[in-house]
Amino acid sequence: MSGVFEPTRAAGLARMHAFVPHSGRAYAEGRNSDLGPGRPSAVSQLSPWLRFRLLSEQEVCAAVLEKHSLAAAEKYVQEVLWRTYWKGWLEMRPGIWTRFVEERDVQRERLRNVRALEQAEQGRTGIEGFDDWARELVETGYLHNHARMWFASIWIFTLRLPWALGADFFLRHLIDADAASNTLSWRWVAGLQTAGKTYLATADNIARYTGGRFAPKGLAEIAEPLTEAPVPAATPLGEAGSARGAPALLLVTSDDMHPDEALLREADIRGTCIAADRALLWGDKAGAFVADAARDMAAALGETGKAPVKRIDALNAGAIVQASREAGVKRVVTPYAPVGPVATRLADIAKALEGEGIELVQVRRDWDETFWPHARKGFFPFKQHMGRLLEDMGLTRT
Ligand SMILES: Cc1cc2nc3c(=O)[nH]c(=O)nc-3n(C[C@H](O)[C@H](O)[C@H](O)COP(=O)(O)OP(=O)(O)OC[C@H]3O[C@@H](n4cnc5c(N)ncnc54)[C@H](O)[C@@H]3O)c2cc1C
Repeated sequence: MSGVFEPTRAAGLARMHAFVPHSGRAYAEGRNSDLGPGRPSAVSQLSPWLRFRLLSEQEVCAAVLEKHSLAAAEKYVQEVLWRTYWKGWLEMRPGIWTRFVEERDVQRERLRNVRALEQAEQGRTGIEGFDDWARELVETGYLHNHARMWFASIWIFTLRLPWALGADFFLRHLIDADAASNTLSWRWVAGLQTAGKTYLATADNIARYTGGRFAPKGLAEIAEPLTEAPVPAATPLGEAGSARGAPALLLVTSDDMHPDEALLREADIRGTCIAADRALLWGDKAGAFVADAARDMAAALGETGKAPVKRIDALNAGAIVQASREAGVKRVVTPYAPVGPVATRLADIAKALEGEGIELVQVRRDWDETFWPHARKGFFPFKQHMGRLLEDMGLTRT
């Protein structure tokens, strides 16, 4: 797969279809290797489209399972489900996101103007591989999963920098920057997510899976888990709303840019408002991806001519009230926003809309309703449900 991320659903679909034939054995055997940017790779590089839901986990798994049995494509489906798992896990422990944001802010202040941090971010530590990945990330907005693991491990255990600042560096540069996948993966490397279990990057492993490109010297030889206050128990998932009901404005946010067919079928949509708010993303590359995707989507929806389509750059109550008035509705329906900046903003907007007599309804996808409740503990128990749930959804062949 090539490393260029064209921010349209059509480009995501084309990449998905091109990848499907390789999602079985080729993926399972080759997925850990990272031969470098622009070099052949066994991974799909679908993450930017999945992150903003220009493609859904369900349709990617369906396309893969249409071609392969679950046994043949288990590795790939399982990786897609890691994303679903992290989303569900954080949804039931929103305080872990807040904890990250607070920790990041404290550490930012503490390490202001610290050279070691600057050198790490600029790829000037002298550590082979690490410096290359830092620059690759900034230049391309993407890193292979194994490179993300090595990088995070070296950041935490060799350079001894705060994990929350590493997670922040990733958020500011990855196109696929995601509150759940990024925060929880960094926590996992640090030994916070699975208590006591860390990820230690070694020169041998790096040399093996980079085709001998890098064999860094002086890496930490032990990875003592970091510690923190106990993680709160999972809280039940909040109630999601229904698309059915009075005529509504459809609000599209960067967390789900291609609303589910079921939502579109069930809601009585009188107008669409697409919000591409850069302030709710962390980096320029993600911001540009979303802005272009919003333009593409507005053009596509405009062509169908079913209801007026409007694009806004700032997701705020004033803009939504105005768009609701223009559509002549007292109800706004939007795909559910998982824990992160969009969800926080929507919570504030909902309160302001209430004052105007406008209801804001967030609708969860079947996929999330099906899988998220099983993300209460570790990935292993979550995975045990995978075959049955995929079968219940009609995605596996019998
Ligand atoms: C420290 C660290 C930070 C990360 N930050 C992010 C992030 O901000 N956003 C993000 O989408 N992923 C993140 N990941 C997960 C993973 O690295 C990327 O999803 C993956 O590399 C994307 O490349 P791909 O599409 O080619 O993956 P493929 O291997 O082709 O996998 C297909 C899809 O499955 C999902 N996926 C695969 N592996 C994982 C995983 N380990 N965790 C969660 N989802 C996964 C992604 O949506 C991916 O597009 C992070 C991993 C680590 C170790």
